[in-house]
Amino acid sequence: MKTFLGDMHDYIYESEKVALKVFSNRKELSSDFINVFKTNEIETIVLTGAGTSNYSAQGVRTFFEKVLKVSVLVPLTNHFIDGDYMVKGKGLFIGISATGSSASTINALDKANSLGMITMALTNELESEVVKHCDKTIFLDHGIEDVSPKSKSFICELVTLLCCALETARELKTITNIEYEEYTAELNKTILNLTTIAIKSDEWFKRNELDLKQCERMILVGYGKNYGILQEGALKILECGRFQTCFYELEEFMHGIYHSIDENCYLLYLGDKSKYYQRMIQLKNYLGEFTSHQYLITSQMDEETEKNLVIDFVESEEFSMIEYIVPCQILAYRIAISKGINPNKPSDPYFHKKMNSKFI
Ligand SMILES: O=P(O)(O)OC[C@H]1O[C@](O)(CO)[C@@H](O)[C@@H]1O
Repeated sequence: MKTFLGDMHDYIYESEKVALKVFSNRKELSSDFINVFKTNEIETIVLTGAGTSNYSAQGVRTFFEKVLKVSVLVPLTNHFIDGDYMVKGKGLFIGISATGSSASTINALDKANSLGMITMALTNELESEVVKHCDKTIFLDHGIEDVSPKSKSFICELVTLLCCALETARELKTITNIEYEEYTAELNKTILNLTTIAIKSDEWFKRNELDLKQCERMILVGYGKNYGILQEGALKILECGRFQTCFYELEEFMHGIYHSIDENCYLLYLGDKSKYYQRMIQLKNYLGEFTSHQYLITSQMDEETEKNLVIDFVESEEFSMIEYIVPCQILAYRIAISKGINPNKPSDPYFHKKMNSKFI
């Protein structure tokens, strides 16, 4: 039962500890997942959930395909329920729900059961509704997160799913032992950077607070594997700050969005290491003529300015999304506090009851 008595900022700072615990227990937590692959010829995995729990699925999709060598779909729950996706061959369906109570995730599990798929739920609540609708449950084990906007559970979902994929790939030998060692070392190093990133993000917000607290419209821009982070980052900022926030993949931004940029628009660029990075800088330089509120998050030291957040990210090709979400979470929390909003409590605690969107 949620009382919303926790504090999102504390939970962001707990992420490193919780993710490390998941990482150390990775063999145990992925045993059912591995078994499914050992006893079935899985050809397609469907990962889905609502909101944050959909974006974590989006965040791990490419890694799942890369190491497990199967097709991975991340539909919206209703699109899957409505039959808009074709599942080829034997399918594994994973419904992600931290609280275990999202109605559409549960309905999607029912649909997967009716299609004869193997079904699993990823949840932090082992007594929740979602576990009654699946064959097996994977425990998130992130502890209590008694606030409306999720932060540590998102990171925990990412790390849990990545560990399941890694351990299974090693067992099935779809990756070599050397690759396994390299991936686990990178993931460990990435997790160990999370608290430092949170501290630096807090400092960055502080030096830009006067400008950021006035924001009433923000667009996040990014590319490549950070797409799930763009979705989650925009949701978090909107959910906490309660102003208009959206996101665009860099190339999509070229097609119409720029017409709407003026001095009232704030831009937040996620500049992880990529072949697209320079193109993003080119766009940022261009948009500088229309707005002075541009912020870049990157590890490129030559971009160090008051407005930019330059951090020594590990920048692992596969796992950097775990690092880039943290500044978005801190920004979301801090901007809300600066505006006098309590981000921990929902604007209407009875919303899900009224809309039947959660079993509460
Ligand atoms: O993972 P769950 O518990 O299904 O929640 C899904 C979504 O619902 C919320 O808890 C509230 O709407 C979000 O924070 C989250 O994105």
